[in-house]
Parts: sequence; C-alpha cells; structure tokens
Amino acid sequence: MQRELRLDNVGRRHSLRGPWVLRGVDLAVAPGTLVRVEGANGTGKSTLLRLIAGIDAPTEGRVTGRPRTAYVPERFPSALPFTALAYLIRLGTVHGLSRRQAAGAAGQWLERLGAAGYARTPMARLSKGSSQKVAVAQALLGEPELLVLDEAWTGLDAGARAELERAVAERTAAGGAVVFVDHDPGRLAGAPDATYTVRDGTLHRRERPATAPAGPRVTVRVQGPPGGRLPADAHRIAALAEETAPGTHLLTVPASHSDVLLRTLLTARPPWHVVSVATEEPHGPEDRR
Ligand SMILES: Nc1ncnc2c1ncn2[C@@H]1O[C@H](COP(=O)(O)OP(=O)(O)OP(=O)(O)O)[C@@H](O)[C@H]1O
Repeated sequence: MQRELRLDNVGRRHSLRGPWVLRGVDLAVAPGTLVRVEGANGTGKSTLLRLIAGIDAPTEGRVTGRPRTAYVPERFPSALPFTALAYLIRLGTVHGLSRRQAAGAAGQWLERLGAAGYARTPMARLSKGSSQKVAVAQALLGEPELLVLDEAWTGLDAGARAELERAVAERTAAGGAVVFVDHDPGRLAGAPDATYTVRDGTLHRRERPATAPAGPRVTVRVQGPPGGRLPADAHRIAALAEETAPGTHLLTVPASHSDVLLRTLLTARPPWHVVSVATEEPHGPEDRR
C-alpha cells in the first residue's frame, strides 16, 4: 500500500432530510497500520466501515487515496447460487487473479480456516459459521492493501478466529492496512496502532486505551548473522525491539502477531536464530500501550 486512505470532513445520511449518521469525520489510514473502531450499538460503526471499504459513498466530504480494498461485511449474503469454491474463484478473478491463482488461493484459505471440506458445498447449504469462513476467505485471497473487517470473527470457531488474527498480522507485516470492528475488547489486544470511538455522530481518537486489555505478549530473543541488521519486516511487526548484546535482539509482540514475527525471522535471508520465546501476561495499566 503506497498511499494513505483519507476521509476528509466526511458525512453520511440516508435521506435528504434524514438525520446525519456521521458528520465531520476525519481519518487517515496509513500503510502497515492496524486500526480498531469501537462504539455502542447503532452509533454508525458499520456505516463508517462501508465508507472506508468504498462500498458506500459519503453524502458530503471526500475519500481519497483508495488502495486495493477488500471487505468482510457484518452480514454476508450467503444464499448465492455457487459452491464455496466456485464463489471464491469468481471473487478472486474480480480481485485481479487469474483463474488458476484464484483457485489456488481459495483452496489455501479454505484450508487455513478449516473449511476445505465444504469447498464443493453450495453456499446456500453452508452453516452460518462456514459461510462466515467463506466471507473471510473472499476478502483475504487477493492480498488486499486495505482489509476492512466488520465483526468478521463473529460465528467463527476458535481455530478460524486465531487464523484470522494471524492473517491480520500478515497483512500489516506486508505493509497493508487493516481496519476492524469487533465486539470483543480483547480482539488483537495490544496490537492496534490507533483506536477510534464512534460517538455523537463523529469519530474520536482514543490516545491511550483505557478499557481494552493489552493482552498477552510474546518476547522473542533472536541472534542475527554476524553484522546482520534486524529485517525491516520484523521491526515493523515488533511493538518493542531492543539490541541487548551485539547481534542479539529482544523483540516484544502482541501474542496474535508472534507466529508472523517468527516466520519473518526464520525465513529471512540469511535466517535468524531464535534463542527463546516466552509469553508474558499483562501486569496492569502501566503495561498498556
Ligand atoms: N441503509 C440505511 N438506511 C437508513 N438508515 C440506516 C441505513 N443503514 C444504517 N442506518 C442507520 O444508521 C445508524 C447507524 O447504523 P450502523 O449499522 O452504522 O451502526 P453500528 O454502530 O454498526 O451498529 P451495531 O453495533 O448495532 O452493528 C442506525 O441508526 C441505523 O438505523
């Protein structure tokens, strides 16, 4: 993702004289960042996410810098006349993949989300959870520069929930941006670069998370090749990076991001040696970022 998506003085109402759902919204979503959006029921979170995803247009104001975007809506239209795989291949080609690439990516995402067994099931016959996996897969298969997730974890089983957290970490590590709403305050705890609350028809940035728990973190001690510099991707993923001795680095990441960090280090050229991995529970407010 090269540019930041910007919302400038954006407002949305659904009819000419109807109430404004949102007004005066300014937001910049920079490449590589994870943004959480919170707010009480009916305050306009989904409205905002549809504007960010580009499937709805503002009544006033401007949205600029649109990157390649994918979206998991709050309600996914599952009664479609396709099998899960056929639907994903079709969506993949819409996202610019060849049929072959789309089939490969679709199979891979269904496998990762634990839904490979449903590939040939008609969408209309899928359970709510399985159809949610297809909704998630369709957004991930084109490796979007901006991923917009509206309650995307709802209805997923534990394995798929963890896989989606990993996918978010992968997207941001690759320089993409992710904007999400989730009712669980512990979702991707400690990972968002910014948290916003929708309140009174507009967006408020929360400078320091007050209520969201920081969540468990993982510290990874790594040793680089002689004279090696910490890979840039690892720097980006890590919340904290400290060189504790020449060539030895202590990296701290939210637990949801640890797999992606380890993969980045182990697949670096030349690879880094992982000396130790430890999970830390948060201690209290001073531990939050
Ligand atoms: N297409 C529409 N036409 C008219 N009003 C709408 C439309 N879509 C949303 N609204 C109204 O806009 C307001 C905000 O809705 P929105 O779904 O964005 O809230 P939300 O914060 O996502 O809610 P929830 O937490 O319950 O999902 C609500 O009052 C809703 O009734």
